[in-house]
Amino acid sequence: MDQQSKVAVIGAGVMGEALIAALISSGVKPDHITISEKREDRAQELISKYSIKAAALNANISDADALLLVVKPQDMASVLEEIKGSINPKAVGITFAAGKTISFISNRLGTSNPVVRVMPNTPTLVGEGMAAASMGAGVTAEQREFVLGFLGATGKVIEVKEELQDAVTATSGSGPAYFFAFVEAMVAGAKELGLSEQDATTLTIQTIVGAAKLLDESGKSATTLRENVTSPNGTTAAALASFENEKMKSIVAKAMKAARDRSQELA
Ligand SMILES: NC(=O)C1=CN([C@@H]2O[C@H](COP(=O)(O)OP(=O)(O)OC[C@H]3O[C@@H](n4cnc5c(N)ncnc54)[C@H](OP(=O)(O)O)[C@@H]3O)[C@@H](O)[C@H]2O)C=CC1
Ligand SMILES: O=C(O)[C@@H]1CCC=N1
Repeated sequence: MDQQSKVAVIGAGVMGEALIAALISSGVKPDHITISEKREDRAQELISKYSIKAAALNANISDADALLLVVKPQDMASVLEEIKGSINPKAVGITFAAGKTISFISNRLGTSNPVVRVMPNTPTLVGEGMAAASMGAGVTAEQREFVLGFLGATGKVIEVKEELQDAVTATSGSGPAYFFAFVEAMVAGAKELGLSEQDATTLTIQTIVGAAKLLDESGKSATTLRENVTSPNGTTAAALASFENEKMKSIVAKAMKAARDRSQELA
């Protein structure tokens, strides 16, 4: 597989679009990408935005070398039923759905197509994605390289054992939403302290962007960077003591376990 490969994306919602952007960034030709999307207006929007091609719902995908399965977990079984008779026997199936296992995909397809399971995240859309991939049986070196290559084109990618995918989902898959929720809470907190919505939003967003950049570029740990902000007996110490009183670490750990458990249920 290479940049001449043909790719079919089934389900072009939020994550499907981010993956189309990743494919194009990695050098796959837009006219080698076919999307199959239930919502006609959404399909048209993406076709004009990325100059890709449309397929009738789950038809015309027989020449694809890679099939990106990006529908909701609840829709996966019916999609696999629809496509199983019309896929190239050598194509690699790549599932992005939370919870859905490689064996679920293989069993429902009933073919010997190799399958890769990936947990991506939405910052892929802006070139800062985080993805974890697990290779199923029979995935060739070329197919592995293709998957890691296009995911790596718009962010970072690691390989994990499939049994860790639910933990990955709870960390980087759902993770962006945790930070967005934190931003919402900080904006609300700043407004309670008297700031306008606009100023509260500017102050909070630039703070999270700056903190993320510092984490990424300074080479220092989160612990060191936190300590650098925290003057003895100062304002940050007062805020962090309040977090500790409210057991923030245990709140976060509990939320992540809930996400992990939900991922296991979706299997
Ligand atoms: N959003 C995220 O942050 C992440 C999502 N994922 C996974 O990615 C997958 C997609 O999520 P997301 O993009 O958020 O969901 P969306 O609902 O935005 O996208 C899924 C799209 O697939 C369409 N669809 C449903 N059935 C079919 C079908 N039979 N053929 C073609 N298209 C179909 C849906 O249409 P309709 O709405 O009409 O049903 C929808 O437009 C999920 O499995 C999720 O677990 C993984 C990591 C992160
Ligand atoms: O919420 C979900 O189920 C999906 C998987 C990870 C992020 N969004």
